[in-house]
Amino acid sequence: MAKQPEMTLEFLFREVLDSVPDSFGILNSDRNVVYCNDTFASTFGVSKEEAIGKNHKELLEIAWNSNSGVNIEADDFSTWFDELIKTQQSTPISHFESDMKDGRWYKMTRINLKNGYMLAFGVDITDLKNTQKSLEEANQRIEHLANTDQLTGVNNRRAFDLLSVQEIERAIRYRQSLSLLALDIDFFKSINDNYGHEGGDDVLREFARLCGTLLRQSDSLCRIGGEEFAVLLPMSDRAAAHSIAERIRSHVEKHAFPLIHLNQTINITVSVGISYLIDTDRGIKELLARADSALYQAKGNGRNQVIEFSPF
Ligand SMILES: Nc1nc2c(ncn2[C@@H]2O[C@H](COP(=O)(O)OP(=O)(O)OP(=O)(O)O)[C@@H](O)[C@H]2O)c(=O)[nH]1
Repeated sequence: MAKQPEMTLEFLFREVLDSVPDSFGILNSDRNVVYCNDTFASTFGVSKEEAIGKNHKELLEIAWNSNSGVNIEADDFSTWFDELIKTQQSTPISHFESDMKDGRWYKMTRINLKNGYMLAFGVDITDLKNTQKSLEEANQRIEHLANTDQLTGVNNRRAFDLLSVQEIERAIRYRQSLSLLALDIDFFKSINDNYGHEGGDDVLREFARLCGTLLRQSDSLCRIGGEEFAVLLPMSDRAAAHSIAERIRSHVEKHAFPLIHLNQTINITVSVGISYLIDTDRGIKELLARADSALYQAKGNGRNQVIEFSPF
């Protein structure tokens, strides 16, 4: 009959530590591993037998070179390791999260014991981290949906309100110019009347897409009403705003807008009102009111034109 191992406390502790999914290691004052379980060893990409007796720096260097075990985000290993040692010597206990190349995550605790020994143990928090990541991604998707116009895919009114607060604050703080365009497709009601609501939707989608191709990354195109759009133009003065508005107006005029379900194209025009931030402005309301007033003037003057707000 096989001899049963003696149930000493040490034997039991080893059994327990070898069977838990968490990481457990003890290092001596020279930072050599005197005991560790398989999980601890795997965080350096080696077996328990290979890890015992090896120096902490050596193990980390194996992980760094072999692209396995703990993820070490550093350009230079030695500089990174020197910093690590400094922190470990100055704080008797520390907690940190550590991710592995294979996707595992550990919540690590390092404690300096008596006689220079060091205990390192890590609780597997991979599931928690994955759940956290999924929640963050879901939140980002919700945030994106809440700020996006479903028909055209551009920023909606809510996003416009949020972006305008940010842009106005930034323009005031850094003394930069900020312009606003209010765009309204001309005779849009007759597009709906002649080609159906579906045709009108096709035009709105194509209009947003076309405008997007004519703007810079830092400009924000927003659908703020049925057929009314606004463009926030950060760091754009009067001359820049005029040039962008005219670019949009002339491209729209020349563009053939496809009506998908009718298999035909139509031509449309757009009227544009321009305003820009002035010292007395307190928020987007004043800026938008002036751009709208200029837009109203453009409509009154015969449409298909760009007008800058003027109080006279
Ligand atoms: N297809 C479609 N039509 C919309 C949408 N939102 C608003 N509209 C229509 O847009 C039209 C806007 O018409 P009006 O405000 O009278 O203006 P207009 O015909 O464009 O004339 P002007 O602006 O004066 O050139 C209305 O008929 C709305 O029903 C939408 O999401 N899809």
